[in-house]
Amino acid sequence: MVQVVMTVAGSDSGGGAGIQADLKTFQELGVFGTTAVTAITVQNTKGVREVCPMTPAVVADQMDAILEDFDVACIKTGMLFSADIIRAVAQKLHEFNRPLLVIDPVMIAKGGQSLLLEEAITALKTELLPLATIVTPNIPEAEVLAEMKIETQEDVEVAAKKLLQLGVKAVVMKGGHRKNNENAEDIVYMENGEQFTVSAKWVETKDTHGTGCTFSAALTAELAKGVPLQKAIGTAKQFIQAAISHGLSIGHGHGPTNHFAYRTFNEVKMKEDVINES
Ligand SMILES: Nc1ncnc2c1ncn2[C@@H]1O[C@H](COP(=O)(O)OP(=O)(O)O)[C@@H](O)[C@H]1O
Ligand SMILES: Cc1ncc(COP(=O)(O)OP(=O)(O)O)c(N)n1
Repeated sequence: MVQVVMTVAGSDSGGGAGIQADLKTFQELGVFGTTAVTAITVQNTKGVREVCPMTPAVVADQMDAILEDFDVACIKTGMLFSADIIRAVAQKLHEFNRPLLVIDPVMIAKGGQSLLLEEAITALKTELLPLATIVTPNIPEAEVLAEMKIETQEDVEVAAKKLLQLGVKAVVMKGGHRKNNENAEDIVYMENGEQFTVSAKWVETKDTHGTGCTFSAALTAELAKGVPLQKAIGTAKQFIQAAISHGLSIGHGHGPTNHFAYRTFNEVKMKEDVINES
């Protein structure tokens, strides 16, 4: 039976990030995607021009409609925009018995535009993160959530531990914003103290719009299928590596990652050295 997943996220009219990236990724990985739209963004590869948030009630109603009808195996959140939307989402998760939850703590678009109001950070930390199966911050997002600067490998670990203290079960510290990250290494910290890395080859490209959304959507799809966490993260890494290395040079800014590359170019899929235990 096909597994149903839901993304609670913003719409990217340019199709490279947000719910559009999530749905394409879900489709590629064989799960049925549903949505609760938190905001419409007027956006293309050159940046975000306008953000039009939904009311918290409409976000909650969309979640109700889906969760009442389907047995949703895993939910992911992306752009949530405001504290009121975050509270509405948290309340629905409690009402519907807290399914598996992947939180991509989206804050700022590549072009620098804010996708999360500053007033929403406390709600994200106190109301939503404690419900997470896994959270997937990039380095700037981890700096905000952990309230510290991240420069060294030790800083990455200290920040991850601070996030685990909020009640998150696992943290993927994504490495897309780290300097000299030739192995595109992401480090995973688990609540039981275990840690491991997933790595690939760094790709020199400007076409990276939607990398974070795509990675977390792939992880959501794999968790929904019942794949254990470590293997699910490995597959998400293979999916994003294929999508970046076959990125689409369309538009005039940062082109989108290629969601059908994982299926099409299976040499990447065959790579087995993605997970490194430590
Ligand atoms: N140029 C790149 N080459 C290879 N992997 C990359 C590249 N940029 C980002 N990644 C990978 O893409 C995923 C998303 O990371 P990141 O770009 O940090 O997220 P975000 O889009 O949230 O800023 C991570 O697995 C990261 O290691
Ligand atoms: C609607 C919407 N949601 C999220 C993002 C940010 O996506 P991300 O995957 O982090 O990609 P980049 O912003 O780095 O391209 C977005 N832009 N729009």
